[in-house]
Amino acid sequence: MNVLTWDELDDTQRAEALRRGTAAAGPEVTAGVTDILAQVRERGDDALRELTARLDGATVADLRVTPQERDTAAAALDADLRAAITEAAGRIRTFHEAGMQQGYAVETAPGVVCERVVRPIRRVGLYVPAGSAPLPSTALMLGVPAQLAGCPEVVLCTPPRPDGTADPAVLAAAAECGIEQIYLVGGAQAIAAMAYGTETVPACDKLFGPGNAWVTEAKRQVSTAEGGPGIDLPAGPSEVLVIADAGADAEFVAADLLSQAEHGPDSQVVLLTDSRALAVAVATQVEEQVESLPRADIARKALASSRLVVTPDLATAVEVSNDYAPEHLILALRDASDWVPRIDRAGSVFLGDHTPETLGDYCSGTNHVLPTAGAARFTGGVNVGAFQIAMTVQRATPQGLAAVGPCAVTLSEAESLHAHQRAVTRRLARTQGQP
Ligand SMILES: NC(=O)c1ccc[n+]([C@@H]2O[C@H](COP(=O)([O-])OP(=O)(O)OC[C@H]3O[C@@H](n4cnc5c(N)ncnc54)[C@H](O)[C@@H]3O)[C@@H](O)[C@H]2O)c1
Ligand SMILES: N[C@H](CO)Cc1c[nH]c[nH+]1
Ligand SMILES: [Zn+2]
Repeated sequence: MNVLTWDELDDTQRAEALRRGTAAAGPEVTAGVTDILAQVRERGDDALRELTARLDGATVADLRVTPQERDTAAAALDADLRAAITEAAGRIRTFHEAGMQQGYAVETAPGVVCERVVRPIRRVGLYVPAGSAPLPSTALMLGVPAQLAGCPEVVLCTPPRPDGTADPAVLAAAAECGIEQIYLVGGAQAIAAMAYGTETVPACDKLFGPGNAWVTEAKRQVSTAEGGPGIDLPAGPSEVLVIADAGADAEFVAADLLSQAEHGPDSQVVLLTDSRALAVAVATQVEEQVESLPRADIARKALASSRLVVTPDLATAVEVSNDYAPEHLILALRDASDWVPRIDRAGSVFLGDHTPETLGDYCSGTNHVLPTAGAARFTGGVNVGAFQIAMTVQRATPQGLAAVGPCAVTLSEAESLHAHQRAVTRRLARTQGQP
């Protein structure tokens, strides 16, 4: 990896240095996704089977995995892995439980009570990636909050393996979260199935989950169509940005960069540091460490669009990071906590030398379904609230109507909406003098 110097770059070069590898989400993907969505909408399960054969190389007779099949696969899983799934689920539950949306009631005027009440979304669709690596941890990151929110129906889609079965660890994670409706379908076709419904897969109200460019584009397209489902957030190819000072450990920083580079060729990893010596040491470490990785080929492709950048100081690094809005931000700084107040755009932040991003990916308790491609400018990651709907409820007594009605009369007059106005004045005329 080349080491760049921020102060030597002009604006165009700076933009280029931090440009995310967007080739995968180009017009070819957009058009391909539109075609897949249309096929599934028109031909349902038949299209799902054909697309699965073509894109996943798998023949799937029965799209659904029954709860019995799920439990048999989970029971056959290595005991340590099953225990780790349960352990991780426990901490994810503990953290997410604290963040559930709560209802409240406020008397906004004498006799006027406004409430916020929270309901679970009726039917949610979870996408668990399994293209280049099955991600049981994602089943936990989506299944645990869905369960905490009390969603009555939880649907999960995941791509089949070449032999037409689901990854057993994904099934064990689904079992851990009590998910009964599991379907063997991946990519844009899975998103289409959960958005429109097919003979087998039910249409869902909101779709959740990360995925490659095809999945992310499919979520975008179905959610922007009229009457389409809601979606959580754009959670595409993984990213990490590390801000490190001279005291950081180059071995650890390189390991963190590679941990996200190995996700896919379109992942992006960035180091910002005020120490040229550290940047050079990290470059050496990355070269050394990547050699022994089983997914070295993938990681190397991701490194091609990744950067090591020397900034004049750490304040500049923080500014650059805030503009970039990374999915993950690691502060490998001596006084990491002191910098947090200056961070305002990042999906998830990891502090100090002993908090590898891997912990957040699996088992510290926070969610790993996070905004990518700069979406951290306007949203955080998945949380229980995303599986809930908050609606408001209000009641006014005659006294309350008398208290706030005149305000509505004045405002509706200003908007020339007289039917609105009369809905108040007709009542006021009858209730004058009532308690
Ligand atoms: N942002 C987050 O929160 C987050 C979390 C976890 C994973 N991720 C990302 O999720 C992604 C997972 O990607 P993946 O590919 O491993 O699995 P995936 O399950 O997202 O995608 C696999 C599917 O893509 C479809 N596909 C592949 N090539 C295609 C083509 N040429 N045409 C049409 N469809 C095609 C296939 O149907 C296949 O089933 C990675 O990029 C990873 O970085 C992001
Ligand atoms: N880093 C990914 C989110 O970008 C999540 C993940 C799952 N498994 C390993 N990592
Ligand atoms: Zn990861």
